[in-house]
Amino acid sequence: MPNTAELRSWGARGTAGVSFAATLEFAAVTVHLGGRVVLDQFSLRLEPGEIVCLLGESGSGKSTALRVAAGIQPVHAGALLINGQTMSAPGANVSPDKRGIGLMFQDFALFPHLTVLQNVLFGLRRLGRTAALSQARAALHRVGLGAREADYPHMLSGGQQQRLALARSVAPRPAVLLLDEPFSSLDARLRETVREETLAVLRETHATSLIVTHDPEEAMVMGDRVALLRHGRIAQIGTAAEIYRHPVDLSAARFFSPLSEIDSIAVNGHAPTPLGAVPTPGLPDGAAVTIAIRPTGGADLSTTGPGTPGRLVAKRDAIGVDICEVKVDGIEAPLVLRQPARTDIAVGQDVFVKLNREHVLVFGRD
Ligand SMILES: Nc1ncnc2c1ncn2[C@@H]1O[C@H](COP(=O)(O)OP(=O)(O)OP(=O)(O)O)[C@@H](O)[C@H]1O
Repeated sequence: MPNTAELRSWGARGTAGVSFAATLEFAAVTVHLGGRVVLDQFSLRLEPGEIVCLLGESGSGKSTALRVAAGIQPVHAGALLINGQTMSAPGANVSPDKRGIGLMFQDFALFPHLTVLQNVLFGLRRLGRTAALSQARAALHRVGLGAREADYPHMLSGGQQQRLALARSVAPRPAVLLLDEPFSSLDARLRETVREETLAVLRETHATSLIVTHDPEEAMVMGDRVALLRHGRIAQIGTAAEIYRHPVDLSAARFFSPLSEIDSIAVNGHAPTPLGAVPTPGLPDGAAVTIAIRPTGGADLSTTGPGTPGRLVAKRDAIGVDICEVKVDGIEAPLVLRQPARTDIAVGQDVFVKLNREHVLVFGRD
């Protein structure tokens, strides 16, 4: 929970229409677009103050879900509720400005002809001038733009524009904040810093936040929970660690990292592979299985063994770690393994691969 001083510095919640942190619930929401089912009985409930990241392939329905929550996409079945109140249902739609939500889009949607301060004041029109000014300035100060209030958006860097967009969306203290790919227009280095700052602001304001992203790392860093969307439905939901360690199927596993995959058949509770037998709990004898090895943690390399012999066929330096490709007899594609950087292993050299069985993923195949 944010402390009282933090809450005070953010001003009163509710200038966007709601007076406390809210639940946000999609209840079996279905949306058709262009003759296709884009959301298919989509259900998801966010608790007050929770940050959930919606992750999924392009076209899986992430932005549509956000648009439903925002009230700019009607639903064809099911309902969208905020704090238990129906906001969207077939034939019924509470308008976006009456929902107590804040929005932040990837292009930041700043008003180019308004100053930094006027951009933030825009969302505070319902407050008196004095209260609005103090709330806008507090938000700008919080994101480090206190000295830039008279500038125009084009005078700000990309990171500063993102911070301004954040200040504008949180200044009215919305109960629910909807963020659509909020960092995608920033370069990789800046993205990491801005992401941390944004997360801190979301925590302080205690807004219930739904963040759309297609970047698994971003989802894992930001979300209290991550929901993996596929064909308009949730394929899996859980903490980042749960989804990473126990993906529901091979395609969920592939989403979070590249994998080295080995096909096998379960026999007596184990699947034989060139790297040794892997336990196949719960899978019947004769079941076709895929053993998936993540680059990080799935296997270790050494020059002396123990392990299965292989040959290092490629090595790339990735700042502090090596990305090694190892050819092992009986496995078609080279294994891709991230290892601590070391100089004693060179391309062309014989090595040994030792599986970390507890980190290896096992999936049945149809
Ligand atoms: N107005 C529309 N008319 C017809 N089809 C649409 C419309 N808007 C979206 N779609 C389709 O709905 C599907 C889901 O779109 P949506 O934008 O929600 O996906 P997304 O997961 O956010 O994808 P991305 O990561 O590419 O933004 C896509 O196949 C898209 O082509």
